[in-house]
Amino acid sequence: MNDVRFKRLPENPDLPLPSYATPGAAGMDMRACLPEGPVTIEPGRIALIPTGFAVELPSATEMQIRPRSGLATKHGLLVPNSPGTVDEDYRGPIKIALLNAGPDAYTINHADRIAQAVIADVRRPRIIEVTTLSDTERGAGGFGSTGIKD
Ligand SMILES: O=c1ccn([C@H]2C[C@H](O)[C@@H](COP(=O)(O)OP(=O)(O)OP(=O)(O)O)O2)c(=O)[nH]1
Ligand SMILES: [Mg+2]
Repeated sequence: MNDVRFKRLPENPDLPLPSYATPGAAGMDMRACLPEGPVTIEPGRIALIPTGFAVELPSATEMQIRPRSGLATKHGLLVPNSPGTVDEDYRGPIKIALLNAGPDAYTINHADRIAQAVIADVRRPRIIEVTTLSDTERGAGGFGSTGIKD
């Protein structure tokens, strides 16, 4: 089963299926399902916006919810848990958390394309405890240990 199966929820009689804006798009755009009217997110606040769909993902995949670059750069509209993780066994309503990190209130209207969803492969390795790890050139260096210029 390779398909992504969307189930339309009762509060969503009208929204088109999430879709790829261009043939090569990595993410399908997800729309806000706000039949009761627009939602305004004040600066610094988070809103949980319904999409009006539940989903069944192919096995060993996840759906990553990511911000849209235009909304992020023009309005500071971020996905605070980005990339949001929709598990393959989740059957509830897909929701999108949006953080207004911009200086102005931002209003989301019904059917606005507010985020994008990328389907990604998931690995589930065995989880084991060990007492030693292999040596590497990096070792324990991290958090800027290799510098910035050259
Ligand atoms: O942006 C998101 C992120 C998550 N979910 C749904 C699907 C996902 O499978 C479930 C749980 O997400 P996650 O594991 O990130 O949240 P949690 O805080 O760990 O909750 P849980 O204890 O239910 O796993 O919530 C969404 O609808 N949108
Ligand atoms: Mg979880």
